[in-house]
Amino acid sequence: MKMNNPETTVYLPYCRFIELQKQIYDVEAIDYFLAKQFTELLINRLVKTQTAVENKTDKQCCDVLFHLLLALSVSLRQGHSCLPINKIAQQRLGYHCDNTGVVSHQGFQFPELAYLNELLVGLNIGEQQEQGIVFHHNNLYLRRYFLFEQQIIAFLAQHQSLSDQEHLPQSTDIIACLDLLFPDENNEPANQIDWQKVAVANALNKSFSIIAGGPGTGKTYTVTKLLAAIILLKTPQSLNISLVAPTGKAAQRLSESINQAKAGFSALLPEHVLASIPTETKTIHRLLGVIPNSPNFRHHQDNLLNIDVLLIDEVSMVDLPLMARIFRALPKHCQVILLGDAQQLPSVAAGSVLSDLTPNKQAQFSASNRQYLEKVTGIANLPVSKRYPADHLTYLTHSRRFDGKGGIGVLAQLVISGDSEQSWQLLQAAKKGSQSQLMFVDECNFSTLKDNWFNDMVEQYYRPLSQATSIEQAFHLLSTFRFLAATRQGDTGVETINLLIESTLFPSLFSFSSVSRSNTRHYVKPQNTLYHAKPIMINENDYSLGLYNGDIGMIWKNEKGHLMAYFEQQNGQYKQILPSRLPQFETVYAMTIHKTQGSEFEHVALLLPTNTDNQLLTRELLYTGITRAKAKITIQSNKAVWYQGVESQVSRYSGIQLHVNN
Ligand SMILES: Nc1ncnc2c1ncn2[C@@H]1O[C@H](COP(=O)(O)OP(=O)(O)OP(=O)(O)O)[C@@H](O)[C@H]1O
Repeated sequence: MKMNNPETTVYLPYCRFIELQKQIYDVEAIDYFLAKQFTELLINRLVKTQTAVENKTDKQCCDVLFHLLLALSVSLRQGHSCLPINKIAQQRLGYHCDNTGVVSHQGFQFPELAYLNELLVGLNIGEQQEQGIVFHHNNLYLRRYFLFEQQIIAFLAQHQSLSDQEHLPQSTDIIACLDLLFPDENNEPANQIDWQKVAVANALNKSFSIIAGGPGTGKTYTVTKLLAAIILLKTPQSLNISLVAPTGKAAQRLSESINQAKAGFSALLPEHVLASIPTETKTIHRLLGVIPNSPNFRHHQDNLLNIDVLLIDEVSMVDLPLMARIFRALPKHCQVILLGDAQQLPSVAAGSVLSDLTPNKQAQFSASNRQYLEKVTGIANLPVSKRYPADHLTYLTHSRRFDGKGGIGVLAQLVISGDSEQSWQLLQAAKKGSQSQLMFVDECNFSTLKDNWFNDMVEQYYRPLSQATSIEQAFHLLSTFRFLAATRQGDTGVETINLLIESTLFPSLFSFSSVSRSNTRHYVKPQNTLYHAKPIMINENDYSLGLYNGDIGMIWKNEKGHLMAYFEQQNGQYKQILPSRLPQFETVYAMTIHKTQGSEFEHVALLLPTNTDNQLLTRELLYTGITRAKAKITIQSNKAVWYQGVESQVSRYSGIQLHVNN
């Protein structure tokens, strides 16, 4: 395609979207329009400046640029915050062949790295330029994501420089405080480092710190001690502490865990200190102040939050834009503490902030920080790294929930370390019944639902819901068990599973009589059929009703016999809403693993897809699903799918990790 320019005639490399779809596999309209718009802009710029790539305003150069921007958009859709050009050089974008080896999409072949580099450098789209696209440190960015990353990097740099003696407590005070909070010699197994004590000591002399660890390693327990220490060392009356989490459910769990930890500290801490440890939690969105129908918040760089200490739990769920918006809104003196499990799935939207900020998979301190930590904790031989110290980071390693013998913890560790062989063998042992916490099913034939394990679980956990005598009891039952699926669609997707369960429990409400997973597509899907004790999940935010994406509710007959939607409040009360006023919602006997982040259940049944062509299936997804179970897990998978899942890994491109490591 040619375009007339006042000065010259420029080749524009794009065809119609429909033609592009035939050439590039899995391309979406948004990729096409983003690439088209920015290619036009950049080619015009190139023509005007005619700088370093004078000899490259030719067809190939324009083609490469268009496809680079296409690849950037695809990357953003996949959750990366940028596109490193060394990952795309000499690669073929959008090539695809079917199961029989027939090529359906030819894709686009990128040239070598030097060519891409020369082209992008020649465009002069560095960080200083006012362009929608930025090329920085060999990464191609959409400008807004570049700015989000820069804001986070600037925040970290500022807080690292604040971590000096002037704002922070004296070592002698810290020692006295740690002696009070950790009276035992060592509450860890013999000869092991008490990482909880190290974590508190480490956070006390930093204005930014991360306490990371797997499920049940005592992150909340430790941070409750840390809050007590901060209160002891600073003036509690004037201290404004905020406790937040990404979802309502996670915020509620944080509050419960802090309350539980506080209850156990009554012999340890004076009454006034205990009373000063806050337990009220809120969502990040509520802290920042949502403006309806706007991505912006009431609090930002020109309207800072009035807080002195900010604790954010479940940070793995926080995406790049939200993290940047939180940091922007904080006053300079605010002490920030992040808690999370860096091995869990990254956020649904772009970025992998927690894993970027935890580049070392175990604690590694600089020599000076180690000296400080050893002095105040009395613990010797803490790990040191000359090359890659990460002083802001402490890992908790000993899980109190999974003692290492029960099965869930062992399986989770094997999965996250990528050990497909051993983890599969553990599942085989579970099949023979040798594991108390694990149950394994490899057959996936649901054509007869009678007398199989799936049906047993529906009868055991979901039948009693409608027989519950109160809404409290119904919510309690619902929180005991959940089917988790990797996907929404497909034979084992949440849509199919929910439909199967509803039709098993309430056959008369549905327009089909027999149930099989293989032919559910023939059924008429009852759109939001309401009945007493139907569990639901909200799918979009409704600020006026105070309902948020992911909130779990229950359709329940009120005292007048009217069906209402009930939602648990943090104060233990229930909010009733007319179902007709609800935002988009769905049935939630089964939910995706993604949506369960921040929640836990006594028993989880994990249903994996039946075939291996699923890119979502990774070890992080499996680990996240497995660690949602507190006491028992049932897994259904075939061998090929299990191996593929455990051997695939989430990897997100970002410029933040580079900074942390440099
Ligand atoms: N040092 C300790 N001594 C005694 N009990 C502890 C200790 N550390 C943690 N626990 C207990 O272990 C359990 C798990 O702790 P906690 O909830 O703090 O872990 P967590 O890492 O925040 O878990 P998750 O985020 O996965 O829910 C709690 O019952 C807590 O009271």
